[in-house]
Parts: sequence; C-alpha cells; structure tokens
Amino acid sequence: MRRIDLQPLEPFTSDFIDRTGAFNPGALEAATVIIEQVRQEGDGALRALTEKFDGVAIENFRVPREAIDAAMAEVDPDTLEALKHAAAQIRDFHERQKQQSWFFAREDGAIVGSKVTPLESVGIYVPGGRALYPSTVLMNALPAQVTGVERIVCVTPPTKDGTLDAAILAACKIAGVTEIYTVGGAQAVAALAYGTETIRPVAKITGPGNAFVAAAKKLVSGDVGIDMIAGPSEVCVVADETADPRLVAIDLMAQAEHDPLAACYLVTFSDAYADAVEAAIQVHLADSTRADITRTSLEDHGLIVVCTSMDQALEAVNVIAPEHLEMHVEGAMEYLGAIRNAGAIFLGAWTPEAVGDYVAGPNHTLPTGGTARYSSPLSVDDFVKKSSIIQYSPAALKNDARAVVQIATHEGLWAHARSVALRLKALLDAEQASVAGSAAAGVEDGEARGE
Ligand SMILES: NC(=O)c1ccc[n+]([C@@H]2O[C@H](COP(=O)([O-])OP(=O)(O)OC[C@H]3O[C@@H](n4cnc5c(N)ncnc54)[C@H](O)[C@@H]3O)[C@@H](O)[C@H]2O)c1
Ligand SMILES: N[C@H](CO)Cc1c[nH]c[nH+]1
Ligand SMILES: [Zn+2]
Repeated sequence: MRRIDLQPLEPFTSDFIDRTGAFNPGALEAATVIIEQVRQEGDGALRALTEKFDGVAIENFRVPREAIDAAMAEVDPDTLEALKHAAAQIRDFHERQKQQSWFFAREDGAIVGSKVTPLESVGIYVPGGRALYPSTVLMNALPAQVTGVERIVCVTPPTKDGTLDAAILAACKIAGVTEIYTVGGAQAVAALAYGTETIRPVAKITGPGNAFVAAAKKLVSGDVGIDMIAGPSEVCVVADETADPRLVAIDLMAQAEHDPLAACYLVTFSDAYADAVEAAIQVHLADSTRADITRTSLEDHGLIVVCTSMDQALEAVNVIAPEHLEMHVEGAMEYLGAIRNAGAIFLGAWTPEAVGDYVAGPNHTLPTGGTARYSSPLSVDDFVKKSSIIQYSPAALKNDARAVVQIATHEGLWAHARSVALRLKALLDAEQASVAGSAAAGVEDGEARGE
C-alpha cells in the first residue's frame, strides 16, 4: 500500500487521495455511450450489451413469478434462515426511521405542515459482477417496503448461465420486490431511467454498483431521482497500538475484495504498526479466495497514513470522508464528536465492518468517493417525498399581508403583491360592511325601543 508519513502539525489534504476508483473517467465515457444506446434501441440494446459485458444471451429479462416462488424452495435453508434473520433486523431499524406527516396550527389560525407521500415506483440496483449481493436486495427493498412504495423493481446482472442466484430471488420475495429483471450495469440504470419495451421507467433509482453503475446513475440523475453515488467500496481503519494488526488487516481486505477499484485506508501512529498490518495482509492473502482483486485494490488504491497525533488522524478521516470508518482505538466512542464525514462509523474492536454489511440493521448502501461530506446512508427518507401544506385564515392573511406586499414590491413582482393586497382589501371591506351593518342595526334597535 502507498504510505504517507505526516510530520507533526502537517495538514492532511485531499491531494493525498486518489479518487480515480470512485470517479473513473473511462467509466463515465462508457456509461454515456451505453445510456444513449439504450435510449435509442430499448430492449435490443439491453440484449446486445448483456451479451457483450456479461457474456450471456437473454431473451426475456422479466423473471417470472414461478421462478421466484421456486427459489424459496431451492435456496440453501441455512442461507434462507440467515437472510430472514438479517431482514428482521434491517426492517426493525428502518421502521424506526419512518416519518409521519405533521401539521401545526398557528395562533392566528394558519395551518402549516408537511405531508409525507411514498414514491410510486423505485428501481433498486443489485450488483452482481464480481460477487452475489442478496444482502443488497434487503438493504434497498426493505426501506422501500416499510415506506409503502407500491412498485419495487429490482435489476441485477445474470450469472454465467443466464439465470439469477436463488438467494437473490428469495431476498426479493422476503423484501416485497414486485418486478425483477435480469439485466445489470449502466444499461440497467438507463432502462430504469428512460424505460424500454419491457421495463417501465421508475421515479427513482437506488442501490450500489461498480464504477460503470455509479457513473450511469450520476448521468441520469435529474431525469430520474437517485439516492447517492454508491460506487466501489471504501474503508478507513483508524488503529492504535491496542488494535490487533491481524484484525485490522482482515477488515481492510474485507472491502478490498469487493472490487479492484475499492479504496482502503489505514490511519495509524507508527511505521512499525503499519508494517505489522502489511505483514498480516500477506499472511491472509495466502488463504484468500479473492487474492487477485484484493491485492490489486490494495496496491493501486490503498493508502496508509502515519500520523503524529489523534487530532491529525481525525483530520485525515474527515478529508477522506470514507464510506466506512472503523475506529479501532481505545475509547473509540470519545472521538465520535470530532468525526464529521463518514457514511457509517464502526466503534471498537468487536465491530467488524461486515456486521454492518449484513445484519446490524443500518443500511449498507453508503456514499463513496468523498460524497459522505454531503450524503447520508440510504434510508426510508429516500423512498418518500414531502409536500408542504399551507392553509391561511383571514386573521393570518391580515397578519402577514404587509410583509408579503413589502418583499414582493422589492422584488419587482407586481402580481405577487397584488394577489395579497386584493384579498386584504376584500377582508377589510367585509369588516367595514359588517361594522356599518352592526351600527345600523344598533340604531334600528334603539328606535324600536323608542330611545
Ligand atoms: N457503496 C456501497 O454502498 C456499495 C455496496 C455494495 C457494493 N458496492 C460496490 O458495488 C460494486 C459491485 O460491482 P460488481 O462489478 O461486482 O457488480 P455490478 O453489478 O456493479 O457491475 C457488473 C456490471 O458492470 C458492467 N460492466 C462490466 N465491465 C464493463 C465494461 N468494461 N464496460 C461497461 N460495463 C461493464 C456489466 O454490465 C456488468 O453486468 C463493487 O464496486 C462494490 O464495491 C458498493
Ligand atoms: N461492503 C459493501 C458496501 O460497500 C456492502 C456489502 C454487501 N455484501 C457485502 N458487503
Ligand atoms: Zn462488504
């Protein structure tokens, strides 16, 4: 791994970071061409691109209901049990995130509030190039289901024989996915955004993927909603002398093994400790079933930062803004306040990042490439939209009319001012008429009583 030894008080800047894995110029170019092809040729493009990139010919992208039901019987029972265990904890976590519509009545009778409405349709991208991701089905479909989204469409690349993994289909069934299509990559994102003969477009696309998928989501954003840029995985492990180098090494490798473009960072406090972690990586690599991907990721995109203080380490973390941050240090919780930028924060030696990938409950779809500076983990909020509600009473209009007219006039917006002024005049006229009416009635009453 590349290594930087910081001097005391030397600032860690973004110049130290290589973001080419996350924002890959080649992938952006390729995704642009693919999206255009799908827009022009629809299903024909999906077939051609699936053959080109996944090496299989698919006639019908839609997975029939019978195949989904059959998968429940076909999937290994222990895997099914584990998926159900994970689903229960993910569902529970996301249920707690749910927001209700709310209304507030002001003293002057105005009612203001926020109405929460589930999205009509979402497309969830489930990766499948270099690994299988039934966990990603759960992480994306369950919050959509909890929120009340009616149409939950899953797209995922085919396996080498042109089918889908039974565990993916089982996860779709558990999490209430309503349509499944065997198509992946930038072409699947384009199909969800613009539609084809087979796939109807959706309102929003969520879910992680490789550099091509992340680039495609970025390109279609605006024509369709997207959750975030959730590209090649990242982890930053802050480790002090109390951390076992073998555990730190395996936690770095757990993200490196996702993708040769994954980015892994070790932030530590001595060269000797960094050497121990690097040595442990070599030992683990001998056993790894994914040694090639892992090695490439660590060699090309790995970085070790040797710091002289915890303040400097935390500054580095905030500049890196990693997808996952592991605080493998004594008293990890104490530093939470100083951590500004990280998708998910794992505290202490007993919290390997992998528990967050599968079962802890919080979402594993997380911002990458430094976008944790402004993006949050996928949540139920991604599957709803909000409408503001405003209802004025006559008293509220009288209260606020002067301010509206004043600001609208300053902005040069005549009709804005007039729309309020006319109503105010109508109110005042009605009030005057009523005062005059009461006065006249008073006189009449008096006359009747002979006063
Ligand atoms: N940030 C997160 O929340 C998060 C979560 C899970 C996984 N991930 C990441 O998701 C990614 C999964 O990647 P994957 O590759 O295994 O699956 P994937 O489904 O994202 O990508 C596979 C698809 O990429 C397309 N593709 C491959 N080579 C191409 C090329 N040369 N040109 C154009 N398109 C091409 C193909 O269509 C293929 O179907 C990894 O980077 C992993 O780290 C991120
Ligand atoms: N670590 C991934 C997010 O970067 C999520 C995942 C799914 N399965 C295993 N890991
Ligand atoms: Zn992972």
